[in-house]
Amino acid sequence: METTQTKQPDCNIFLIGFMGAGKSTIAAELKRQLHLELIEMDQLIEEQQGMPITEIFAKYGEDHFRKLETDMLVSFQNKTNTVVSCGGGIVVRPENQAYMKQSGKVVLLTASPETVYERVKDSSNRPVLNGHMNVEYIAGLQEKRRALYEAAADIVVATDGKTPEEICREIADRIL
Ligand SMILES: Nc1ncnc2c1ncn2[C@@H]1O[C@H](COP(=O)(O)OP(=O)(O)O)[C@@H](O)[C@H]1O
Ligand SMILES: O=C(O)C1=C[C@@H](OP(=O)(O)O)[C@@H](O)[C@H](O)C1
Ligand SMILES: [Mg+2]
Repeated sequence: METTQTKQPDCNIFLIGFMGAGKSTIAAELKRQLHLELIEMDQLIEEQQGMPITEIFAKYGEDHFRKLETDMLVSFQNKTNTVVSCGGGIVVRPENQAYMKQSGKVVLLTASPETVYERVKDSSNRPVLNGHMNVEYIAGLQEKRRALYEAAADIVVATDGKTPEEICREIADRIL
């Protein structure tokens, strides 16, 4: 049966977390359940730059991509009732934390390295994992980023073994 939440957050929701944590999936579900505007940062950057993320990384490098992400976050400062699916590396630049917190609640989605691997192993549009598509590399990079993710988060939601509907309900229960 359709379960549609009627309450809306009075500010924005930023979904952060490692690749494959489910940010894009959960953002689309939150849009549906809470009637929010949806922004998929990776897709918007691809549209604005006219090329896929892999090509932005290959042509201009990761630092350039990180600058595009920060510029985009700054441009969101006047948004309301919007769910933003961030790229998995949004926490790499320290200033991004403040930009998210100024205009919304930051929700960290987590998943084990094994779950991440299962979810992203067939993906060809995640340049950070090109040539490193294995559980050990994923676990190592998660560990390197862990403190950054945790510092940025208002709430943390584990996603292993949960359906997108369950995860959305948990987010709504905890932030609305
Ligand atoms: N809770 C979940 N349970 C099962 N599969 C999921 C879940 N969340 C996401 N997925 C799947 O994992 C893959 C990666 O999800 P995605 O939303 O793109 O992650 P992210 O945006 O965090 O990188 C997709 O194929 C998606 O369908
Ligand atoms: O973790 C990262 O550094 C990245 C995650 C990707 O987003 P997803 O987390 O949606 O895959 C995308 O922004 C880019 O490939 C870099
Ligand atoms: Mg995504």
